[in-house]
Amino acid sequence: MKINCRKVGDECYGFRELTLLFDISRRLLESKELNKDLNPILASLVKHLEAERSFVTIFNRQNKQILIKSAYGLSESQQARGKYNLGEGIIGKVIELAKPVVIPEISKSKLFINKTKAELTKDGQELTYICVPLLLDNVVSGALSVIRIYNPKIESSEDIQLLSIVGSMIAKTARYKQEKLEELERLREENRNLQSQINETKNHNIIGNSGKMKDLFALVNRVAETNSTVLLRGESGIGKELFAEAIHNNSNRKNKSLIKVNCSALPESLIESELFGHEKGAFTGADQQRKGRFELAHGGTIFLDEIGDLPLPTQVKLLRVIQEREFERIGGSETIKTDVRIIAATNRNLEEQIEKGEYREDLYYRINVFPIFIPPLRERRDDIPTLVDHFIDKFNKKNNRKIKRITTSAINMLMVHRWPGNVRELENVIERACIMCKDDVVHSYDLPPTLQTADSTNTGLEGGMVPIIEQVETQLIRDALTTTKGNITKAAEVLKITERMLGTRIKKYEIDAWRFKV
Ligand SMILES: Nc1ncnc2c1ncn2[C@@H]1O[C@H](COP(=O)(O)OP(=O)(O)OP(=O)(O)O)[C@@H](O)[C@H]1O
Repeated sequence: MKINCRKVGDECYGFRELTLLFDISRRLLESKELNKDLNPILASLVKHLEAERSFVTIFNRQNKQILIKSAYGLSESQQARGKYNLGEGIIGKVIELAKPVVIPEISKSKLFINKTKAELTKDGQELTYICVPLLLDNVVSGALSVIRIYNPKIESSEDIQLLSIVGSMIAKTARYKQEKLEELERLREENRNLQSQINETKNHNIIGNSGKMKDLFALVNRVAETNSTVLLRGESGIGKELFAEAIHNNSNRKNKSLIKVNCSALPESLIESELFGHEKGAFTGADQQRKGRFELAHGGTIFLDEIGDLPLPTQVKLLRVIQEREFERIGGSETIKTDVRIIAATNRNLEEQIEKGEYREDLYYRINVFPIFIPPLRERRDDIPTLVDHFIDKFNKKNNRKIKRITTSAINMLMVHRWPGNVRELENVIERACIMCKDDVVHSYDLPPTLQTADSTNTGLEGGMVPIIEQVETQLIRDALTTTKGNITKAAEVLKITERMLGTRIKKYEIDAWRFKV
């Protein structure tokens, strides 16, 4: 390639500068950490200009201080001394006036205050100081300085021009990096906020990703921030207690107590004393004053589980607490005020109980302010696999095991079961399976016999025993092939049958063993 150029001595003026600028712009573009990457840039600038040293100073607008950010040819202590105020010395002036300055012979200049305490001459030769502002959109962010041996033949305007270009390139990269950093910080902050919002709404241990559960989580979040009485309804074992905890933990009462009372577990004679407390001598055996659960829950939440089981006389007293937020201890005359949020739960049909005269209608309306119906597990089977993983995890931790997964056939059995005991029953089934499981996989045969019945698996006996055995055999072979990734020899070992026997069955049940190779 032929280059037309103005000759300066043996060299073509402009070509070397272009090469330098190209090199600097490449380094700046590739720079990941400008602080570190400035040093080689300054080094190549020093080399190109046959200079002694070069450094970049940055102006901090908040404290109006100018500091050396990066340097080539200055020791660490010299760099550390390089601190300037706006208008102080040459650097302070360049930054203040946004104009370049050249001092041909620094040892003779009064302006050059030599804060770094570097040499003012080199081997008896005078040094020239060139300082240009780092300028972008008329804003000065710092200065670029170069110190070279004085040469009266060199036009300072050419140095200034070159350094100004380098300076604006550095300023542009610094601004870009700063903007990216600020953007990153903004995104981080946003992420932190979103994360804390997620954590806030996830402040519970309820597992479930079915649409029904997601709707319930939204309801929980809504009602949690209020003081409204909540009535949790649904069959036994569906996690009503977990929901009560979630509401409390997401409310502004979370730092106060959540007091739980199981109304059905207490004998009728004790329930009132349990709820409202008693004075000393209130009844035989009351040899001390005792605070009731409502008093203990002051400022927090009371969870009245099985509220449908409350005897009628207690229902009247409870009605008063709900209405007035006040009560008296048994045997006492002092009225105690309580600031408590009530969450009640029941698996009973309260409406039917009202019809039968077993439940007070006025109390029903008082507790039925915000009812939440939790559907039974059989109506949200999508949650089963996640719940199973959660419980395997739980029992792995509890029993110090390392069970990794559950086979498809076992999951299939869990998916078709009716789950009359809901999640509590599933939890128990998985706990048992984890105990039965001999390796790191839960198999269908680890599940309890109740799940293997025709009823639960929907496998009636219409076709007789043989098709059921064949179905089970097929599933066991599939499981073994999944575990061994389609390796028939290993699968036979797992099943404790010969390879020939396995081969015959694979053929009989038309199982494509190659499909299991991954
Ligand atoms: N969605 C769920 N995620 C995780 N664990 C759950 C879930 N639902 C229920 N459980 C677990 O199932 C068991 C029973 O739950 P819980 O005691 O809350 O049910 P309940 O509806 O209050 O039952 P009951 O009406 O018999 O008091 C608990 O061990 C609970 O941790």
